[in-house]
Amino acid sequence: MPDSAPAWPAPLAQGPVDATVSLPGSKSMTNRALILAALSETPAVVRRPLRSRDTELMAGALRSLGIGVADEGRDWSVAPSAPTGPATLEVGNAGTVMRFVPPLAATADGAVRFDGDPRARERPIGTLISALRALGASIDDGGRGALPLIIHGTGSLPGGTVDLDASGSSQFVSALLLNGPRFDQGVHIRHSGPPVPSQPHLDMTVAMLRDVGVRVDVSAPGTWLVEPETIKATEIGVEPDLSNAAPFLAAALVTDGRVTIRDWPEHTTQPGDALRDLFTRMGGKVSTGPEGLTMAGTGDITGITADLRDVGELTPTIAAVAALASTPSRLTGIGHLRRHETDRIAALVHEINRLGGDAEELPDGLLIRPRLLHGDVFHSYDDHRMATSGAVIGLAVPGVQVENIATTSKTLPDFPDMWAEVAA
Ligand SMILES: O=C(O)C1=C[C@@H](OP(=O)(O)O)[C@@H](O)[C@H](O)C1
Ligand SMILES: C=C(OP(=O)(O)O)C(=O)O
Repeated sequence: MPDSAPAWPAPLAQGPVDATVSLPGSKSMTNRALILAALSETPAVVRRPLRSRDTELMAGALRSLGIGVADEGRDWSVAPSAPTGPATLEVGNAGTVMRFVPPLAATADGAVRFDGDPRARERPIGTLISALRALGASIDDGGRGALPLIIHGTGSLPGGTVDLDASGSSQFVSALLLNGPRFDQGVHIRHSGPPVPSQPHLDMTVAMLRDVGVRVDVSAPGTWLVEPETIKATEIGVEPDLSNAAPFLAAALVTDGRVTIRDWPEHTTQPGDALRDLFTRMGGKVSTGPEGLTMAGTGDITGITADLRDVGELTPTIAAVAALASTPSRLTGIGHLRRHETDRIAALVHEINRLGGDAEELPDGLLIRPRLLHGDVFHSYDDHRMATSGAVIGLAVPGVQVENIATTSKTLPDFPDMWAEVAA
């Protein structure tokens, strides 16, 4: 959303930060949990969900299809029922909503219209539209292969085998898998093309399906098979959002301080778990204890050469730390980030250079060389992770102001207050 508020003066750390942080739930897990609860035969409670723009949009979309999503304290209780139209759904700029809900709408009785933010109309969805058509859906997209679109459901979807190229987004595969148990013949997805990004997110989809009793066969590379199944979920738990841990852990590195994230899961499919290794390679020191996972600075930030294809959503924070490092960084494997909330590669290069840095675009990533930064406005491009990256740099560089800090409400509405506490 355009933001006319004055730019947010990013707090400058007065010394090494020393903080312990409790993070709200994972966006990716919350929105998967809501879909699975909606498909369940039994009412289900989603425990410790994230409450943010993306997850409220998911809850709203389900309600518009006639599925009950109600507050139960801080949890969400879901009263499933067969999805019905006519309905008009608003996806905002949530990839999980614009990709995970259309396959559900394809099983609805009635017409369901989808639209979202201007940027949502530019984000890839054509692969999913074609896949759903191949599985039996009737979709009117005006020939654009993009939002807005109308799905004309008849109450069921044949399903079956579908060939696609999911190199543009792992969410195409997750969307079909999550809803596959509801298709008459389930779904058998065969990917061909460049590698699918975000493998941990695919693992998350498979693990959460298995947790509610769905059989998923991933034994052949590049294929996924889900049988038609009756889901009987009663409770689905959500872990803290480890991707949103990234800026807080980065705060320890860039101020030579220490930050502890409470309740870091021992085992997880979240891509944010890779931060332990990535930030260690950049000079951090990780330890775990009863309070959680702690990252400490060690006096030097080193650059990193890394293929981030699997953990693309961590890129903006890693780039922010890299811009403050003493040696160069090369981040690759992330061409698909050009179609995220914004073209993240172009945006990062532009904003780092605006602060006096030395960053350069590659076709599938970026190079960042050490250079002293100075304060200026850091634009967020309506991208929550650009905004938090500006805050990371601002912790170490005087005079950084982040434009549209409010865009962090996509996945972390309390970010400005939480950040001020860490910086204090
Ligand atoms: O399934 C998910 O929850 C997500 C998958 C990834 O999408 P892409 O594979 O499109 O990068 C990730 O970047 C996004 O933030 C969340
Ligand atoms: C790419 C992201 O989000 P989305 O779910 O909208 O794709 C992200 O959160 O970094």
